[in-house]
Amino acid sequence: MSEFVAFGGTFDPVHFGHIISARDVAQQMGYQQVHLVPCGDAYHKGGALTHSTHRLAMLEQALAEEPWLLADGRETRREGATYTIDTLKDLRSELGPDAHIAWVMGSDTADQLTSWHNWRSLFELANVIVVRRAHESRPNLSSWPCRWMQDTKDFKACAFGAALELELTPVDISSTDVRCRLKNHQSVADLVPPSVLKYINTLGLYRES
Ligand SMILES: Nc1ncnc2c1ncn2[C@@H]1O[C@H](COP(=O)(O)OP(=O)(O)OP(=O)(O)O)[C@@H](O)[C@H]1O
Ligand SMILES: O=C(O)c1ccc[n+]([C@@H]2O[C@H](COP(=O)([O-])O)[C@@H](O)[C@H]2O)c1
Repeated sequence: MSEFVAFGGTFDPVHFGHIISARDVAQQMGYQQVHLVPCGDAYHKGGALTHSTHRLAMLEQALAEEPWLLADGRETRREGATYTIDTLKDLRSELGPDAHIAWVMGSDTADQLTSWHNWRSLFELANVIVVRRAHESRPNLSSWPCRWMQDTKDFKACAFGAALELELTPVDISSTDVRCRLKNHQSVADLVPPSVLKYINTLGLYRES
């Protein structure tokens, strides 16, 4: 069965929390590859601060040496608001009805899923993996029209319609924190890979309000 695993985000900018979590998902689930997919127009955040060209370039630099992780620019090439459902429709027609497709999201994102465009239909196209950092409380996801699975092997046998929760070691970093530190001329060397820091410094990103 072919598989496609995507971790979507704004990645403004990508940080070690994203990278370590995506690595953890690949390892815990036994996936060959996890695609990190930056959204084009982050309509749900009133737009991203940084153009998708730069968010994708930073992701490419960050993942250059990561064997399991791939920067995937498919959403940055679409016009208009980025709706995940459109990405999943494209993926399903590309990969066929039997492929295992999984969309990965943090608990905070999962908590907002019912506000997404055409959210119920996501489960007719894909599975969802909710990654919960050990200290986070469990969001109430009882309205999701899916089958909750415990077993990794059973989950990976589903083309769509299933959900699974994974507990990860917390890495307490957010892009908001990274941006805030940069604006205040504080170090972010422990929060983002050196290649991302170099990109930020070269372009002077996030320095202005
Ligand atoms: N430290 C982290 N550990 C694990 N998952 C994370 C972490 N930070 C964000 N995520 C998850 O990564 C995905 C993309 O998040 P996003 O790009 O919005 O990053 P963010 O750090 O939350 O950004 P911001 O602070 O701007 O909201 C979301 O599903 C989110 O839950
Ligand atoms: O499809 C939607 O309506 C939708 C609404 C909000 C968020 N998303 C997606 O959720 C992912 C995480 O978003 P964020 O805000 O944590 O960067 C990212 O891939 C977004 O495109 C998608």
